[in-house]
Amino acid sequence: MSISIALTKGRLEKQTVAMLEESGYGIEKLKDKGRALVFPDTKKDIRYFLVKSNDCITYVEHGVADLGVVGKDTLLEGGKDYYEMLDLNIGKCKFILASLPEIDLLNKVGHIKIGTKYPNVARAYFNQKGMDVEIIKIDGSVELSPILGLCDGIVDIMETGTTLKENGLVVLDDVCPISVRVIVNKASFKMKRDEVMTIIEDLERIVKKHAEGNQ
Ligand SMILES: Nc1ncnc2c1ncn2[C@@H]1O[C@H](COP(=O)(O)OP(=O)(O)OP(=O)(O)O)[C@@H](O)[C@H]1O
Ligand SMILES: O=P(O)(O)OC[C@H]1O[C@H](OP(=O)(O)OP(=O)(O)O)[C@H](O)[C@@H]1O
Repeated sequence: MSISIALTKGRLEKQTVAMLEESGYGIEKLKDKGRALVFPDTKKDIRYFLVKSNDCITYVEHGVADLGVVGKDTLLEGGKDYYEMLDLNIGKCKFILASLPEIDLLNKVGHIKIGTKYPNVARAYFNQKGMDVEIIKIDGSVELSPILGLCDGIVDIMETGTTLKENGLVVLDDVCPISVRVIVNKASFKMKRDEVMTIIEDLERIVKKHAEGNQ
């Protein structure tokens, strides 16, 4: 049975393609794709499509894609109607709470405002701390928001820490680690179990190989 896989385009694309290639998939067309968004596998009965991270979940939840490859950040913020099957251990970064060094945010009395691209993640973090905060949704350049006085702190992704440093912000707390996950449509897991499990196991082998290489 034919399988469809939704891949997150952008930052994660190159690493995901490299991982699939190492796992034995015929994905070379994706490396020289121009503006095309759908690709057949050259070795197996699989087609790939490139989508924005939030849409990856949508395609999998609706069964248009049997599998999806997407960051844990997007999964934590978005839907829940899929099986999360595998951590590819790539695209590694983390959610952090950060602010200007002069703001003692976690001990601040009174109204606290938090800027973030990830309101659900931020709300869950502060709920678990028992803190009532106002969440302000921002779509990008989140580090600007405390500098301009829009909010007291941010919940955002940190990878190298360069963006925080160059904008004079400091990390107050780690919220949680992030990496790329493989998700599977629930019906596909039943109806196409053998095909789905073959792909998961092929990828899992490479994840293990990389982990052993890093020891
Ligand atoms: N430094 C980083 N900043 C943001 N995301 C990162 C970083 N490193 C890895 N990631 C992962 O890459 C995924 C895709 O990020 P990317 O910036 O390509 O798309 P996006 O978040 O949809 O933003 P945009 O709207 O700019 O396309 C994120 O969901 C996250 O899992
Ligand atoms: O720790 P670093 O390595 O500096 O990476 C972290 C930065 O990268 C992401 O922004 P992105 O580049 O996606 O831009 P945008 O969200 O502001 O559009 C994230 O929101 C941080 O701003």
